[in-house]
Order: sequence, then C-alpha cells, then structure tokens
Amino acid sequence: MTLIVGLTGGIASGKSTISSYYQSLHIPIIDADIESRLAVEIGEPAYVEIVAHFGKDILHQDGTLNRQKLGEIIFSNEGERDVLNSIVHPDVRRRMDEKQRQAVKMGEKIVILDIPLLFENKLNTMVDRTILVYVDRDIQIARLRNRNNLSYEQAVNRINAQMPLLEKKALADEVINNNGTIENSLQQAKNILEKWHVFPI
Ligand SMILES: CC(C)(COP(=O)(O)OP(=O)(O)OC[C@H]1O[C@@H](n2cnc3c(N)ncnc32)[C@H](O)[C@@H]1O)[C@@H](O)C(=O)NCCC(=O)NCCS
Ligand SMILES: Nc1ncnc2c1ncn2[C@@H]1O[C@H](COP(=O)(O)OP(=O)(O)OP(=O)(O)O)[C@@H](O)[C@H]1O
Repeated sequence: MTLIVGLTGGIASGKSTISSYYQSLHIPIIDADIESRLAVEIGEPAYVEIVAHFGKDILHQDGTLNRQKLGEIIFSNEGERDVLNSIVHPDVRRRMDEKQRQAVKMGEKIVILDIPLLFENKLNTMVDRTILVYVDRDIQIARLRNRNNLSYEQAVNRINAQMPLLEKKALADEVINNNGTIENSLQQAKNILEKWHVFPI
C-alpha cells in the first residue's frame, strides 16, 4: 500500500522548501506547479486555449507564455482566474494522476503530492493524509514580496486569491509552522513522517 500525502500551504508559505527536503529523503514528489508549467508549454492544448482566450499579448516574442503578465491579470481578476483554472487544472490533474499511478505500481511506500490549491479544489478527498505548511500573514507577505519582487498590493492580491491559511490549518491532518528557521521546519517535517511510521523509508 502506498500512502498518498497531500502537501499544501499558501503562496510562498514554504511548500517547495519542505518538498525539496522530502525529496532529499528519496520520497517521490509530484509537484502541481511543475506539472502546470509543462501543461502550458508551446503547442500543448492548454497553451492553445490560453492564447485563444487571453490573446497574444500574454506571450513573449519567442511564443512562450509571459507568466508575469498572465499572473498580473489573473491575480487581480477572479473571473479571469476561473477561466485560466478551468483551462489548466484538468490537464494538471491528468498528469499528476498518471505519475501517481506509476508510483503506486512501483510499490513506493509513500508519495507526496505538492498541491497549492489542494483544499480550494477539494483534492484532500483524493489523498490519505494532508500536511499544511503554515506561516503568519505578515511573514508570508514579506517572503512573497522578497522572492517575487512584488509591491505590497500585488502580494496581497496573490494571497487573497487563495483560501486563508488559518482556514486551511483547521482542515489539515498535520501542520508545519514555518514562521521560524528552515532547520526548525525541516525537523517538524521529519517528525510527521516518524509519527506516521513511514520514515526511515
Ligand atoms: C498565473 C501563472 C502563469 C503565474 O506564474 P508564476 O510563474 O508567476 O507562478 P507559479 O506558477 O510558480 O505559481 C506560484 C504560486 O502561485 C499560486 N497560484 C498559481 N496559480 C494560482 C491560481 N490559479 N489561484 C491561486 N493561486 C495560484 C500557487 O501558490 C503557486 O504555488 C501560473 O501560476 C499559472 O499558470 N497558474 C494557473 C495554474 C495553477 O492553478 N497553478 C497552481 C497549481 S495547479
Ligand atoms: N523558514 C524560513 N525562513 C526564511 N525564509 C524562508 C523560510 N521558508 C521559506 N523561506 C523562503 O520563503 C520563500 C517561499 O518559500 P517556498 O518557495 O518554499 O514557498 P512555496 O510555498 O513553495 O511558494 P509558492 O507556492 O509561491 O511556489 C522562498 O524565498 C524561501 O527561500
């Protein structure tokens, strides 16, 4: 039996930091952000639909998606965000399901699905356990602004496009509090696997 774990959080809450650590323990990770990038490569069905809806203005000169431009549109407009989600999410789901099937077939003890919108899209029902990477809002805003070079308003728009982390906290099986040092958070991440008896693998 493979334990299917959903790892989630908010934008810039620290999911990638935690999932890289799990990966270093040789745990297979399936990352929704990576799959969503693959789904919108030039010529893919989702790419064609995106250009048809948003126009060629959201492309770079070489035809690749201008992610910054598309982000500016969808993080400040819920209707446009819904359109993008409805184009991209079904493909992302298909890609992730396929990878999950392969991992189960390989007899992996545990597989971690890194899905930012796990609770928003009710995908928690599709996994055995959930882990939330939590940060306080002021720290989240500061880390997001710092990483993506965003204004306060841009950062808040992105955070407000997701379910509040406090609501997610109430839904998760386990919570990693990432307000402190990375080292401290990685220790929490390890403790959870030990508690579940899936580490060492
Ligand atoms: C809008 C896009 C082009 C911006 O690209 P960019 O490289 O700046 O950001 P990236 O893809 O690395 O996402 C960073 C984070 O933004 C948040 N985020 C991304 N898309 C969304 C969304 N539709 N709704 C809410 N939050 C989102 C997630 O926390 C994600 O981890 C891109 O995020 C996208 O195509 N989004 C739609 C697909 C999607 O929902 N992806 C998230 C997981 S499937
Ligand atoms: N405990 C920490 N202390 C200081 N900085 C941190 C900590 N955890 C993460 N960071 C930094 O905060 C930023 C966000 O972390 P990370 O990229 O892991 O978040 P994420 O949840 O995967 O983000 P996104 O969903 O937006 O892709 C990064 O610049 C990362 O280096």
